Amino acid sequence: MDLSDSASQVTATRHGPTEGDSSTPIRLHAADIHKRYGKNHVLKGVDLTVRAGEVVAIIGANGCGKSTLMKICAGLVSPSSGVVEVDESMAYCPQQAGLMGFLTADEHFALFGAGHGMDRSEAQATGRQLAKSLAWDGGMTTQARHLSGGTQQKLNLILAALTDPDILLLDEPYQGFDRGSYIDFWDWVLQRRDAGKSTLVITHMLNSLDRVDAVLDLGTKAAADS
Ligand SMILES: Nc1ncnc2c1ncn2[C@@H]1O[C@H](COP(=O)(O)OP(=O)(O)OP(=O)(O)O)[C@@H](O)[C@H]1O
Repeated sequence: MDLSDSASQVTATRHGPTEGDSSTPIRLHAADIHKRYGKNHVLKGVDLTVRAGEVVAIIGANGCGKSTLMKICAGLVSPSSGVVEVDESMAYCPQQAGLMGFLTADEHFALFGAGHGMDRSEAQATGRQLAKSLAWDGGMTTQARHLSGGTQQKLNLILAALTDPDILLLDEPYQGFDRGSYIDFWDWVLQRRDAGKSTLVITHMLNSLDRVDAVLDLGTKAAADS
């Protein structure tokens, strides 16, 4: 199923290098997703396909259901109806950083890496390498609570990316990033794409959309409420 099959609540456009290439393997597929919170029918028949090596953006007004859809894709929230299928490894970077204030970045890398079978030195080397690619060099032994807001967000992002997942779900991942870090972030996402990795990103930065392969516009909150 292609994004162009999406229901009326959403607008989907697909462009870029994978346009029309249905031979590219599908990494994530969500079909006819509905989500109701009581009387609030947030998602109404949303379809989403992310293929290998694609960057797909979810856009739309505050409250239209972007984070809800991403949490459903991540398996953290159950849809009222609909199906999500995921092929290959996936990681999720939440909008709010879930850091432990008294642990350093290195300790976060070791802890999260251990959860995925990485030894301490491998996890710390990988974390530090990712930090460099986001223009964060130094401060790896500073407690997270003493890092700046933008740097905490980088740590949040790096923890999701630590195991180099095939599909990365990013919920507004660059809040607090300075301009250079923002540019580095997109360069890093495009390097992932070149390596055949897929990224699904919620963004309000519409000037970034020329860099993505497909856009899923969930529209307005009014549409979700109707
Ligand atoms: N756990 C919940 N219980 C009840 N309602 C919820 C819950 N989570 C989200 N909602 C509601 O669902 C709607 C969509 O919320 P969601 O956070 O997905 O929107 P969003 O598009 O990501 O918004 P934003 O751009 O502000 O981050 C909102 O009306 C919100 O109040």
